[in-house]
Amino acid sequence: MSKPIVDYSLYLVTDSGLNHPSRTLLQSVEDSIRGGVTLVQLREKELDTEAFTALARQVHAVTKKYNVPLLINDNIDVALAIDAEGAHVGQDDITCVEARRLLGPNKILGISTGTPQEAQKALADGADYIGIGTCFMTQTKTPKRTLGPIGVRAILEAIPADHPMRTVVIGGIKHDNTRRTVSHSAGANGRVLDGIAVVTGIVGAVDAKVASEQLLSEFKAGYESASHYFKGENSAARASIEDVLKSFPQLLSTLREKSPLTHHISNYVVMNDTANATLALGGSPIMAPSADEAEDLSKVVSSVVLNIGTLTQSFVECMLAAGKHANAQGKAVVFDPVGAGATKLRETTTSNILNAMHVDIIKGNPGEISTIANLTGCTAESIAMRGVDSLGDGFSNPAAVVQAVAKRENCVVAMTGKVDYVSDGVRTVAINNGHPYQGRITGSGCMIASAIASFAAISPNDHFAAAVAGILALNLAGEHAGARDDVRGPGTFRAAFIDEMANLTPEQMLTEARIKTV
Ligand SMILES: Nc1ncnc2c1ncn2[C@@H]1O[C@H](COP(=O)(O)OP(=O)(O)OP(=O)(O)O)[C@@H](O)[C@H]1O
Ligand SMILES: Cc1ncsc1CCO
Repeated sequence: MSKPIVDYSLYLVTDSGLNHPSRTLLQSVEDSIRGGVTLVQLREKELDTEAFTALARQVHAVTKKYNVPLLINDNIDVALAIDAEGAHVGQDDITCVEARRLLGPNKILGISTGTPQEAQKALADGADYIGIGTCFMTQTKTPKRTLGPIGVRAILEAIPADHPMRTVVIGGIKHDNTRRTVSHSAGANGRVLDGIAVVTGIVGAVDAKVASEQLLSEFKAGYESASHYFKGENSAARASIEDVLKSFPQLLSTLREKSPLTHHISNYVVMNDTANATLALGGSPIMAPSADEAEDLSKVVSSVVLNIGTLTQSFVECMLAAGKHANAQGKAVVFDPVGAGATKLRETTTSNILNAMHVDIIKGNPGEISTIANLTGCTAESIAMRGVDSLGDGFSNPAAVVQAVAKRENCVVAMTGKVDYVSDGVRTVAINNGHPYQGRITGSGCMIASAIASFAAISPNDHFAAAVAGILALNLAGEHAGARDDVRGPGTFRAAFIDEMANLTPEQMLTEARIKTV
């Protein structure tokens, strides 16, 4: 018999230990197939060969009834004994080459991979697919590190786009992270995951059929979104930069009329200034650093700011919870990776945040954006940081960097400095407004993140417009404050800056903007 054609979309990996107590494993398998599972792997680490073979025969009877291929984990003898459609091996099991030799050319063979090197070896060793993981922390495995969508992406990019090798992601895949994992992990080579492999999310679910239906629909949505992105289809609906700039007076008026509420997880240094800046511009802040209220808040706020300025474990927990709930509620997430390159903890936290949620807008100085560029695999110069400040003159081609990171992360990137740059991967502008005193007080970048978040609430379908408007509004306030006679240094500037945010008129957003397309 020739090798079956496999649909990898929803791959169930069984585990008797995690099976929901209300039904047998066989029932879980059958329910899940009725819910859309396209491929099953029997993984039973605790059973001896005899018991494993007996169970495999029973499971095979079910999968055959629905024409769904069954793969056997690790034990090639069992796979051959029951004439399963194939097998899956781990890095520490029998080698891929040996497994292929034993199985012959017409069985499906998969191997677990956790690095680009392992993926490339799998290509040479005759595997049909790779299981990429561990993506997130799981109950079944406690890995030293998780890959997250960014790590999965690096592996997808190690496989030539036109190679027949198929790919699935495994490890902590649930209905609420599937869509983001699939769309976010898509490689720059155009490779999108062919499927998701799920254990607990199906066998441990109260209703395995419903869980499978949800997972399959989330996988399809993620796949669609990634594919559209590569075809450039998501650029079709973008307003022109000219139209965006023209919309600013109205955006500011609406912001003041609606006064959108923004959940801030900000740092100890700037907490008060960011709350006052939000109010002065016309928005409404709530500074709430406890993870326990993140879900409730996500239902009532219009946007969220995650600021890692003064990092503690409880801030991190709150940011992860707030981001996740904001994603679920469709509220904009603005990420301010303060001091991202300064320490290992800030770098790891930045990576964890980008992996754990979809960030809508990243706002940082050149040092912070360079750290993110390197974390996400964009080629960019490394910009040194001293503490929370970026050193030197920045990038030689800043517009190209913000554009590359925005494209890569499928979000808007705003990079501050003497000249500010904003890109959504397609539209990129340089903003030449602002006053040098903004660089001499602490938190002027953080206040910009707050302004962007208020505008994102007013402009939910165009976060590029929100980011440019937020930067422009505060830079104009900075110019007006810096020009005042009563401002004699950073201290008096700080108070005047807040005043001028409140005094800013919608018309000034049009007449005083020095913004050009780059
Ligand atoms: N020399 C300058 N001239 C004009 N505007 C400036 C100057 N320096 C900074 N700014 C403005 O200040 C804002 C904040 O930028 P900056 O890069 O200093 O933020 P940051 O380093 O993240 O700040 P913080 O960490 O203190 O919040 C930007 O909008 C920028 O336009
Ligand atoms: C100075 C400083 N240190 C941690 S956060 C912060 C304010 C800039 O965000």
